[in-house]
Amino acid sequence: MLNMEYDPDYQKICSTRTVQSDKKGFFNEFYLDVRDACGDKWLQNYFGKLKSNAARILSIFSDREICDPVLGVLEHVQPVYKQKDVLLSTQRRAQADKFYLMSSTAEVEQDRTELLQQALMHANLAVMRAPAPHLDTSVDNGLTLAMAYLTRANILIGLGEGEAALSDLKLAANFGLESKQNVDYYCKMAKAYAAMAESARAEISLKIAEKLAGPNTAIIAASRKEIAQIKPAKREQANELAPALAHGENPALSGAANVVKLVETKEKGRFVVANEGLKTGDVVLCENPVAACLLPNFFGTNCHHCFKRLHIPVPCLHCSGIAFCSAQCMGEACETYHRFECQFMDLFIGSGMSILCFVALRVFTQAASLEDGLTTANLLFEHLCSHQDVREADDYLQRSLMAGFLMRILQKALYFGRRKTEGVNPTAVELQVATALLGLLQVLQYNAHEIYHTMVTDEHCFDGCKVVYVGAGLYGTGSYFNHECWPSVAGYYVGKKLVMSATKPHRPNEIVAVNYGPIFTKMNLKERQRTLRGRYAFSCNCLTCQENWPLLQKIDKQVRFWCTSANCVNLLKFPKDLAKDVRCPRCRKNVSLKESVAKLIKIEELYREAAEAMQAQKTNEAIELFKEGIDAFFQIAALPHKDTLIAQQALLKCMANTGTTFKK
Ligand SMILES: C[S@@+](CC[C@H](N)C(=O)[O-])C[C@H]1O[C@@H](n2cnc3c(N)ncnc32)[C@H](O)[C@@H]1O
Repeated sequence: MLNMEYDPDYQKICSTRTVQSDKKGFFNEFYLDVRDACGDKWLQNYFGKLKSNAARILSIFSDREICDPVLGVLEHVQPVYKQKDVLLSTQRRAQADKFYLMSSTAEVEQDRTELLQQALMHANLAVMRAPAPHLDTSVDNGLTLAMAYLTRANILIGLGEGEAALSDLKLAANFGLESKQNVDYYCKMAKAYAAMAESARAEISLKIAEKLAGPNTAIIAASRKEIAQIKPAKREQANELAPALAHGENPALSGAANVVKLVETKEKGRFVVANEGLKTGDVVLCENPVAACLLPNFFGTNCHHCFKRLHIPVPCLHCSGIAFCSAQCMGEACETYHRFECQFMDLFIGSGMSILCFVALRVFTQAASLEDGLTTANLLFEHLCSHQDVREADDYLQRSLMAGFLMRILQKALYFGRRKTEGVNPTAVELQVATALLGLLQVLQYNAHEIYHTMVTDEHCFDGCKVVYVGAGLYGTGSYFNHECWPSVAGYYVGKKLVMSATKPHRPNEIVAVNYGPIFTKMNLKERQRTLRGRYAFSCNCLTCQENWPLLQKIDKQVRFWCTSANCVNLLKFPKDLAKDVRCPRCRKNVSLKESVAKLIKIEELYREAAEAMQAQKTNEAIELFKEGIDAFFQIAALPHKDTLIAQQALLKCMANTGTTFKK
């Protein structure tokens, strides 16, 4: 039995971090005040002994030892968000126009592009800060947003970004710009199409403009001249496509491939294992999140909805704190979850609540109805692990208060419809939602995934690339993967879709394991055990831990080969003298390892070729070579083997490179 490395203080710190920050935000103060008010005795002897989430939620809202400070603080929950600013928008638009004009007189192409980029920066801000149409008719007749989009469309045409320009032109029309009789509008459409290299469409738009212009032919002639000079920008195509599952989807395990199945043991709970024929590189999971949220640090750089890097931001109509990559993402978010979250975005950040709390809230805000939200949340609590056995009274109090706070935000966002009173006192259905939120907060602690993308440099897609955490999500089937200190799959993301691909061949019923963070190549056994116990409430008993593999830098070149006699599964040390046979202590046969050594030399050669393909940025070629080498290695030998471990790590890098990448 491995040492459990139980450290209750560390466990408490880990647990708290999944709810809130103790350094930033007002939530910590709220929790400490309530804790002071209710006292340790009540907390341990009464609240800590409550048996259900419903009882805990009812308690914080109605028990006299606690309800006053709770209601007193929650009463003050108010919208806090980055509002629109019409004057700032018009100022930025004027700046954008100025730089755009300057660009038209620049003689050097590079200067022109730089000026247009400056213009674009101002136009982006003009778009972000412009209020919804007709909110403030004292400026631009209430059409500030439409005009900001129009200005930006012009700049984008100048930059050869036809598709983005066309989208902005459509948005300008959607938000009130008169377009039907507008010669200038159709001329701009023609230019946008020209920038997309769609000459037939450009010509149609020009013909409409010509008709509308009548005798005023000068404007058409000028547009034709301009169109002749437009150079469509070469946009790098994002090639990130979700890959196909190996042998199709498992009907019993949504999002998972047919090469895996779910099993359960008393010690390890449910976990995913291999069916027959799971090879290196097989895609075992490709799953959309149940709910996922972007980290606030990326609100200005990534799409709030699909998480992809922003190129030309499209804002929400009501707040300026977040942005979308397209009108479509904006529509999908603003018609669902964002309409409830919009006015509270800065409150979330200011509270210091963790991203997991945000994900819990999203389960409700994105649901088609309150009932759907409740059903999803309750099912998740029922089905996913939440370690109620290790929770302390304190932890329950903190999570119950957070659930109350989130429910209060939903109240204020009119999620439950218009209320008769301004007071906090929850109705029966509001109590149910707070209870379900408390369940989600417990489940998320052990099941949420960090979502990461790969940042690459301008020069090379591997050299200097970096993993960047952009958000967190909860995945239904992804939650069933257990941890091992050396994983057998690589996880990466396409947008917010979780993909897992095997980094080794698996025998039938062999665990398909992910790594929760503590990895043996960098962290010793004791540290790993402490972290896993503290953060995930279990003691790891994987082979890496049982055999106490050394850190990567300390692994020597030696490798253990499988005994080559039929049906014997025993590992033999690297022979001292290759000319001599080795006696296998298990099957008691004398076997020669000469062929295995020869194969290993070929495998090392494959790894070298794969590394060269990576250097040449031929990702798919590198993946194929690594797959062949790793599959061959596991037929003759077992880990730890330094070069194979490095090859598996490199394979992960290659696979992540087929997911979402971005340049700084
Ligand atoms: C994301 S869940 C994985 C699915 C989980 N086994 C279940 O039945 O729901 C994480 C939890 O699984 C358990 N777990 C994960 N890896 C484990 C392992 N190697 N050995 C024992 N338990 C493990 C721990 O209880 C951990 O908190």
